Amino acid sequence: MYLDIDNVSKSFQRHGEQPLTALENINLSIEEGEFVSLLGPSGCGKSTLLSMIAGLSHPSSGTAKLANQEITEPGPDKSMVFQEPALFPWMSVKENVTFPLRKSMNKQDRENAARLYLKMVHLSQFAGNYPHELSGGMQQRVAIARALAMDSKLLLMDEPFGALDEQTRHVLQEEVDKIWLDTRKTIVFVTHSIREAIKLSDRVIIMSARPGTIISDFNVDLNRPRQQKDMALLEEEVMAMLKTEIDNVMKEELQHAGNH
Ligand SMILES: Nc1ncnc2c1ncn2[C@@H]1O[C@H](COP(=O)(O)OP(=O)(O)OP(=O)(O)O)[C@@H](O)[C@H]1O
Repeated sequence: MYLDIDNVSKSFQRHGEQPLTALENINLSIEEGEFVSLLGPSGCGKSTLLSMIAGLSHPSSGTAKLANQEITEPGPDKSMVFQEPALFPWMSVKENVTFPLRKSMNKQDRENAARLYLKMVHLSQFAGNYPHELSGGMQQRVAIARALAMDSKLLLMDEPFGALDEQTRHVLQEEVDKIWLDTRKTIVFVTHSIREAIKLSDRVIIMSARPGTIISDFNVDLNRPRQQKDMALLEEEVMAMLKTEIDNVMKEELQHAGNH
């Protein structure tokens, strides 16, 4: 397997309180070229798991391997898109895209990469603009182009459209769908949205409320681009599965509030 998460658990130490177990015994294998979503209630550990795959944090036990190598740090073999685009405000759109490539590519190749990927996200005409001159959706497209330009096989996306309005979200989902069909990168995509997970991914991994475990791993066998009418039944099934988990989170939060 390309990505192998083997019996991974993660606990965080907390001042004056019991350690918090965010993830427990996670086993997950992902093949090269798959588009996989991590879906689950707030706080179930989706971002924690993604940041371990990115090499930004480490398991408390178990191992995470990419192409048979243990993941120990971030690197050019994996690129990441966060909820916020995190662009450099003093750099133009093109400079933001070429900046991470400055050590690995010569100027001409960087320019070519920026041209190619800005075209892919439909921002060719804004290459010379600055982030504050773009809408939130356009800024997030720049962040996607920057991640794609690194040309890593693995693309990690942590709720990349979470801060966008419904319409923009819809447009960017369609772009990501096309980009994946064009590039066949391996994508691990964190989302709260059942619809987004079903629309975009080959496989949806459903996680339980804290401590996060995997409660379901299923394939989405629908033709792309996916139509709402075909997705409706699956959405209902997933909603039913998640309802118990969301109820558990609510109960725990109410109990916690009652104890304080
Ligand atoms: N660095 C940290 N230190 C302490 N606790 C942390 C840290 N990072 C995450 N946690 C805790 O681990 C749990 C899982 O957090 P995580 O952000 O992975 O959840 P999530 O499923 O991505 O949530 P959301 O969907 O709301 O973003 C939470 O209870 C969170 O408070």
